[in-house]
Amino acid sequence: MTMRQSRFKRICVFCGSSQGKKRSYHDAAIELGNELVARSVDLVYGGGSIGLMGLVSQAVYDGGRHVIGVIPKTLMTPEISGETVGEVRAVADMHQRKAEMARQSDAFIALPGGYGTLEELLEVITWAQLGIHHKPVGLLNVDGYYNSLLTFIDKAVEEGFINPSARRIIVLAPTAQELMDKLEEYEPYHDMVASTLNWEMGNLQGY
Ligand SMILES: CC(C)=CCNc1ncnc2c1ncn2[C@@H]1O[C@H](COP(=O)(O)O)[C@@H](O)[C@H]1O
Repeated sequence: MTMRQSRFKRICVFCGSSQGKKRSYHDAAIELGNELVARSVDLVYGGGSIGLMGLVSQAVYDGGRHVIGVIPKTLMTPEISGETVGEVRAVADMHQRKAEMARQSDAFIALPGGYGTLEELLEVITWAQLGIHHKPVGLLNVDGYYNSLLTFIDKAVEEGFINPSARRIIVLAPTAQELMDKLEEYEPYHDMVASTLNWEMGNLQGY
């Protein structure tokens, strides 16, 4: 494995608590984990061992990097989420979890997933748009899984609901290596309406 130096210390990965039906989703989760290891990047994720979440966290852990699983106390049972490898941070609820995952990370990546993944992805995009954070947001479009979401977002731009300059908040690539290369070069979105001074991540913890 080639070692590449990264500007990121820790990256938060959002992904399915299921594995999905295609082998390519499974492989992409492991590839992303290996890519983080190759760049000496630690992982922040939602905790547990189920679905793609389990695959990416195990790959990062096996590669010798630090893994932080941020998990609400109610989901913290082996029956629901399985075991978390690495460090477990227990939080009170889903809101605190998202704020804590965001606070701990230098960038975000979404792999294929369902409602939970979409919600987490759209929230960090919205926060970037508002200037709450300036951290890059990457979308790993494995086998075109997110094509219909991207078509919808283009429609929203066309219809005047998303500013064309905010469209570039999403950094898109089909493989982990290409995505990481693009994230390394990402320049933060500047067209923000509020200053980060007013939006400390810490203040969001209890909202
Ligand atoms: C009761 C139930 C379905 C439990 C599943 N167990 C879970 N354990 C840990 N994190 C989860 C779980 N379900 C959803 N999440 C959160 O939502 C995302 C995955 O949701 P989804 O599978 O895409 O929608 C993850 O990034 C994670 O942060």
